[in-house]
Amino acid sequence: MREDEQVPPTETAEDAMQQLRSKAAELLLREEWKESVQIYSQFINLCQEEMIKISNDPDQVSKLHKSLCLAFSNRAEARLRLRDFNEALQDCEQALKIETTHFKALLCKGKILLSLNTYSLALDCFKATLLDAHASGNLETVNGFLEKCKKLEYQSRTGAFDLSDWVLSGFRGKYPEMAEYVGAVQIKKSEISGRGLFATKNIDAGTLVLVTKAIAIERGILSGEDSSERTQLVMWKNFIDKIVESTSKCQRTHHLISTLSSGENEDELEVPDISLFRPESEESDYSNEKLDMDRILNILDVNSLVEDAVSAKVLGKNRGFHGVGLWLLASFINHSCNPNARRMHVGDFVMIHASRDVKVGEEITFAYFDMLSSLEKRKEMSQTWGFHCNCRRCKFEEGMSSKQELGEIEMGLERGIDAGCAVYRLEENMKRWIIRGKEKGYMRASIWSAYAETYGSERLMKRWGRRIPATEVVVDSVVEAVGSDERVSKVLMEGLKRSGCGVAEMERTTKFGRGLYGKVVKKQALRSLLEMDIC
Ligand SMILES: C[S@@+](CC[C@H](N)C(=O)[O-])C[C@H]1O[C@@H](n2cnc3c(N)ncnc32)[C@H](O)[C@@H]1O
Repeated sequence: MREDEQVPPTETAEDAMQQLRSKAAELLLREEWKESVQIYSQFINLCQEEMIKISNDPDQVSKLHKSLCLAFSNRAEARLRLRDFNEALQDCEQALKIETTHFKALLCKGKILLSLNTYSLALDCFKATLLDAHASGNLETVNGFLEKCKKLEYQSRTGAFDLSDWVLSGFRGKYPEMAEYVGAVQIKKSEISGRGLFATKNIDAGTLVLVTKAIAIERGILSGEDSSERTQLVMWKNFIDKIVESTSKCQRTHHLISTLSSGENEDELEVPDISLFRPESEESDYSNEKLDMDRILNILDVNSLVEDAVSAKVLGKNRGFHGVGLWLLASFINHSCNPNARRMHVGDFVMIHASRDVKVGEEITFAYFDMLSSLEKRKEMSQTWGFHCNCRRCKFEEGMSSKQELGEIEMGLERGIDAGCAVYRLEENMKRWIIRGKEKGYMRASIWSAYAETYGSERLMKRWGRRIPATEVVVDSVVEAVGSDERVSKVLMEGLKRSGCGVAEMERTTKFGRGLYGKVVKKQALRSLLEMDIC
């Protein structure tokens, strides 16, 4: 039904209201949310007009109040399904003004608050539904929501997430329920560029830094070159539409998006308070500056992330899909080629954990692109992101780039020289140049594929094995320098399979796995994830 289409005139207002009410309820049942909102709006207007006319008849007024209350609750439910959270919340408030313990209105308000990640407010709301007589017939539903709220409130307060059962079931069933969480971090000016996220406490490898849900996400399957380019364009357009819709529907989203960098004068941007991004944030007074389309496009260019990037991990159903999304707080994390954090995607959530131990005051960084590649390749990739990488590793490798031998090794690898030979030459040169500690790890990470090929090949190991360092030595130094990575884990696990796994090796893999997958899985699930990596 079109918005301007009116219900045919009826003999009395009561008949007209009856017709509108039945029609709206039918549309609600059929899950035609938009249409249902329109008809409920007509009903509510008519009902309010009638109330003025019959204000001296208390029985009639009370009857109309009841209908009005139900209509507000039902319109709220439809608006909730359309993700018009603010309007849905207003409808609930209107209903609750008429009847303070109205079951449907409270239940719907609880669901909206849950969608807005305000877990404790949602919990209070679901508890209040128990005061209404209708609760007894809906106890299972209410208890389900109460349990969910308690779990999410706990997760969001403590950061104690456990995905073990889901991982061990082979990612079967629905995604695990997850809350948003902000760990021991704050936003500050960064030496890398603009603003960044910084640790406010020492953070162990594997500890969560933040968990946040995408504002919008678009996924598709990419196949054949031509169609994948077209698919990506269509996906990008759909993604933009979703973001525009979210900003128009929610003042908070609009405001938070406007705090993100659009790539210009980053060092002059204001530093927002992290509390704005906390799930239970009670801020409601948003002075929304206008976000024109150009600004939105620039913000998305600078801040959107691809789920299936080499530097990220996707768990569960969305594996195999190409996904692009915007995660607000994660957008303050700068890139580094020797990062100390990793991102893992679970459904629409991104979970970011420390991939190495992080000291208080240190900036949290993750890799936007493949850190196991040469300086030249990384320069190309950072250019496509529109910046020149200022990280410590790039600065060190830039200093080394005058070494002719390095250029020869890289050129040799491009021309297909023996990977073992390249590894041997780099190791020998590093001895000559007296390269130590993390810097050794940086250089090894730059030609990681040659190390992986050598350690993975019986033939190459026969030839070079005794002249190059043992697998564990190289793996440890690379992880120490640039953090854990699945490809490094693969080499480690394959090596252990060949040589056998004692207690010390088990400990090493667990520590390594924590950096890779975080503490959100227990030991057994962690091992299962590590084993999946070698398949
Ligand atoms: C997602 S934002 C990161 C947060 C941003 N610094 C801010 O103030 O909002 C990405 C932008 O940060 C800057 N950036 C991130 N990592 C960088 C790096 N390693 N070197 C130089 N600039 C970087 C670039 O301008 C990039 O376009």
